[in-house]
Amino acid sequence: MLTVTAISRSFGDHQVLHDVSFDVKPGRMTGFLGANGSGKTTTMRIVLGVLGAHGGEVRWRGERITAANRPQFGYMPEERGLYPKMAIGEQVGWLGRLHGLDRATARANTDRLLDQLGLAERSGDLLEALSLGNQQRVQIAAALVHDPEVLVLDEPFSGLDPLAVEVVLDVLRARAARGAPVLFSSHQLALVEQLCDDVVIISKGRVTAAGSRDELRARYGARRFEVVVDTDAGWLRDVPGVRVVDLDGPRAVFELDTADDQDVLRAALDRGAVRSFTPVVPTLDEIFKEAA
Ligand SMILES: Nc1ncnc2c1ncn2[C@@H]1O[C@H](COP(=O)(O)OP(=O)(O)OP(=O)(O)O)[C@@H](O)[C@H]1O
Repeated sequence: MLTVTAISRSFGDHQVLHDVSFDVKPGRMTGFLGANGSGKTTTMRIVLGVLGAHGGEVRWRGERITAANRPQFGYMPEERGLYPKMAIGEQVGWLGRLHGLDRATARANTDRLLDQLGLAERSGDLLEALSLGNQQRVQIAAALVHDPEVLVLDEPFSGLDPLAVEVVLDVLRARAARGAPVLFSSHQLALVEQLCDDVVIISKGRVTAAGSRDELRARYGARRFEVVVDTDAGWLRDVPGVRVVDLDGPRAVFELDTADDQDVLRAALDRGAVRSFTPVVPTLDEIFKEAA
């Protein structure tokens, strides 16, 4: 497990991270969500040891990460940094060699990855000759070529069309299935909703929600219901302990502040027929807005 505990960081007088703590579990895809400037890249750079923290620590398998025991990270930085004028196969293979792979392994890993990413035919092409989406796939290959133990990816899905998202996702999921913790940042909430196991939401340098996606949905959704009755549901506004979120004639969405859902249901039945009464599972987008 990769454990981030109470990290803080300032730039000059500006504190951009405040006691940031979360775990990235082996075999799980963890989505790191936050608005622009909330501190995602800074956190990822500290996790990787590219930037120092002013407080707190990062541990991998229980050991504090130092220069000596640093795990093999697969890093996809925000500023991409590959060579436009180098053939992609050569470039990915060379990065593998830089990470200590022998020539044959670097070659085999490169070929396998380019194949999985749908770029086998393009191996001899210069990076700059590829579309931006395909360049992004090369970035993924570059981050994975040395079979890293831990993946930390800054916006790996930005700029990819839905088909490319699936391709990249398959590759990342396969790494997670082999036991690697995968941490990736993203702005695309719907996408994260579909593909992550765990979620960490950061706002203004503070973690505001963290846990498994389903747990967060349940936590944020436990108190929200939709009711559909035959007549106007406006009476709900007068029920103590209920907060009406949305009212549209016979349909209402409400949250339970102190009231019990069964009491509200009974109150509805006392007024006539109830056509539906269901808990509302929030989307990640709603959780994000609430937690951010
Ligand atoms: N090297 C630096 N010097 C000064 N301020 C910095 C530096 N790096 C980051 N910051 C500031 O730290 C804050 C967090 O930035 P960071 O890049 O971590 O956010 P982010 O969540 O990754 O944003 P985005 O989604 O826009 O990439 C911002 O206010 C940013 O201006």
